[in-house]
Amino acid sequence: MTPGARFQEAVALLEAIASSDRPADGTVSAFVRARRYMGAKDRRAVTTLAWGVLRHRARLTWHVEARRGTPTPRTLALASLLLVDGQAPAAVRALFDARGRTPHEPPPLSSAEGALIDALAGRTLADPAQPLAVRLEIPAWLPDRLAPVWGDDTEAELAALLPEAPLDLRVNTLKADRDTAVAALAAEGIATIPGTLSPWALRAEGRPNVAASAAFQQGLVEVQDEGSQLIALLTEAGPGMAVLDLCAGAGGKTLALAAAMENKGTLVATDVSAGRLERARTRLHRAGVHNVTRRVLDAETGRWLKRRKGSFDRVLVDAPCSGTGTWRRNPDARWRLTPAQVESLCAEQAGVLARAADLVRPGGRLVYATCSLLPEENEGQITAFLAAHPDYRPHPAPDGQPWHRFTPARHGTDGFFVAVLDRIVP
Ligand SMILES: C[S@@+](CC[C@H](N)C(=O)[O-])C[C@H]1O[C@@H](n2cnc3c(N)ncnc32)[C@H](O)[C@@H]1O
Repeated sequence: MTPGARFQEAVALLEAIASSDRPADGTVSAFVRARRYMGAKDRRAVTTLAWGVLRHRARLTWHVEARRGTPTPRTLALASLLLVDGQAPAAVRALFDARGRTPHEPPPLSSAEGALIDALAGRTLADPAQPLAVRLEIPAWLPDRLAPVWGDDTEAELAALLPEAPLDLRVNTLKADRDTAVAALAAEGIATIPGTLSPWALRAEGRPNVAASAAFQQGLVEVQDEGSQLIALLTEAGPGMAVLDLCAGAGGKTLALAAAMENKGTLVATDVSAGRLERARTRLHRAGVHNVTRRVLDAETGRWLKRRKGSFDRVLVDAPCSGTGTWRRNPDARWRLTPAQVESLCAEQAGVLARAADLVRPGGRLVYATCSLLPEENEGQITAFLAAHPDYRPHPAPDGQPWHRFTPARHGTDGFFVAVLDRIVP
């Protein structure tokens, strides 16, 4: 493909993302799958430009509007070439010279687009005139909600959500120890360093295609953020226990819990989404896990759970949440979240927590986790839960706080909140 044709495909991809309700990564995968004619280099160029626009959308929009332009996928992509990639105006104009050579070239530059290129020449993406929400690429309603938690650190915490997240792996201790996994990956050209917080964690250097490696396919490692591993560790599930992973999804934490249990005891993985639970099947098989029962949360499972009141040593609620802590990975998610969605998620979280409360045995433990930074989804939920459930006590974190908080700025992980609650013996 010519550079112009790649630009044109990136604009088409951005249009597809803008007109879809799906998260961008799903649209990107479908877009690429439907274009078998694109080679690996074309694919990389097209998706890199599109992700660059999504990751810098607020600042690019600000620049286009400041030059009296209209922000569209095409004008934002032009601005991204100049301000994110640092291309020279002449090189950007040259993308449009090839018109007529192939049917895939972009339409010619309009005079307004030409003027925009000239006006952006020599500028930088960051501009002191940009308001805080633009500079931090966040919806304007967010900073006020976070200030009570982060105080003076709010800006630094939000800024740490801007760069791309590193690629973390969890060593599957059912199949390998960390040194064995490091050596197996290195033999395939994948360099890793041990994580500093989770004893299972490895951080990959660069962005290797781990899923294509034999080490991954043989189940020695899984892709999982180090902070996510900490949630499983804080659950302190052990061999022989009865454990319930109530919002198991595609099984990320279920896999880690099963490894901590050394495949011994019973681990029940439930979720309202049959599709997500189905995706866990292959992962569990690859990891050599055989103490897990997957159950879709329908009426029958509801009745089944009612008969198991007070019977689980551990219940993990990895709650559905705003995902604000994972915005390094999902730059478009910032622009999809609304206060109304947060409100409805909070109601759902309270419902899941109330259901979980009855299932823990006295002396057992309920762990509530989110990948959210918003206090109403975190300490707000736990404060209300503890007020309504006097049989629960928070199990304090090492710093004496009643809960744990992990952030990209402080820990280099995604943003997580974890409350470990002990059910007291009456
Ligand atoms: C944060 S995700 C879980 C991620 C998963 N634990 C992992 O580690 O890969 C939250 C999950 O909660 C599920 N969910 C939403 N509402 C639920 C409910 N009322 N009860 C149980 N699960 C629910 C969603 O389908 C989603 O899979």
